Amino acid sequence: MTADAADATGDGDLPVVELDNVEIVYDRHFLAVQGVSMSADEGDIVALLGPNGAGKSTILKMISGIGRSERGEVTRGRVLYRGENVTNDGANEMVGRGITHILEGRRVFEDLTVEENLRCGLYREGRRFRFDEDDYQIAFEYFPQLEDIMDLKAGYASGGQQQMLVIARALIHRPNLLLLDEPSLGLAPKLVRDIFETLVEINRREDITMLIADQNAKRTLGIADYGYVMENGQIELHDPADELVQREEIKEFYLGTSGEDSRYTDVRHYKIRKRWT
Ligand SMILES: Nc1ncnc2c1ncn2[C@@H]1O[C@H](COP(=O)(O)OP(=O)(O)OP(=O)(O)O)[C@@H](O)[C@H]1O
Repeated sequence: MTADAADATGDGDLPVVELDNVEIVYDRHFLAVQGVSMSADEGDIVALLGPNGAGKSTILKMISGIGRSERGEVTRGRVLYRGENVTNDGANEMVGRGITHILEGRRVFEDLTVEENLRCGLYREGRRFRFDEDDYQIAFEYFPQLEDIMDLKAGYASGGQQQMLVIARALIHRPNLLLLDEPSLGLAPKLVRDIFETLVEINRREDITMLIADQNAKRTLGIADYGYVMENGQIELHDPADELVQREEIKEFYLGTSGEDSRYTDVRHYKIRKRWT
């Protein structure tokens, strides 16, 4: 929905997604997330940062509804989508609302070609078997490289091409809200830079709100409007991204001093060392 359309429906000022004091439990007893309140406004890119196990993926999964199939449950608080209470709604309903989740680990269908993988993106509209080349145009517009490898089995594509493919496939859904889990994982710095620049372009031109969970704090805050930092299932810090990068604890612990692409885990070790020295 464009900003104008949102205004016309009267929900222009509501966040696209909002978590209100949310607690998430797996298997009825494992407390993964507690007391989390956060939101993403229309058209924003929001960064969700933190180390392994902090709870970033869990939050994305409960927003997209996928968490339910992993025996995750919001046991306290509420998840709102454009003001509507969608707490514990399933993945089908969330896809129907225009939420697309790009899971960690570049989940391509390895035995299908790049084209067949893209075609899966039409599923939302029930057009899995009826497609037309125009449907791919949005994919090629942002990732022209894909046009040259349409017949390649996705399993043989490089890590960068697979990441482009999963983002392109998500774009074919024409989402309102795109959830990205670790898009920089395992990619060379130059590729991460290119992909993040493309995400900004997509955000601006397609008016897609994005929530990006990543450990590459510098890159992610570099493109984000707002950032949240998680540890042990809770939000430790949050601020507009340009203010967050200036904060001492972020500079010291989350961005490190060893180079622009240092990841949280590198500085986490530093933080632990520092505690004991
Ligand atoms: N399906 C599941 N069942 C039970 N516990 C889970 C499940 N998924 C995650 N957890 C646990 O919930 C906690 C938060 O994990 P989560 O994957 O959300 O963290 P994360 O910040 O995304 O880290 P990573 O970057 O490693 O994915 C961890 O302790 C994890 O072991």
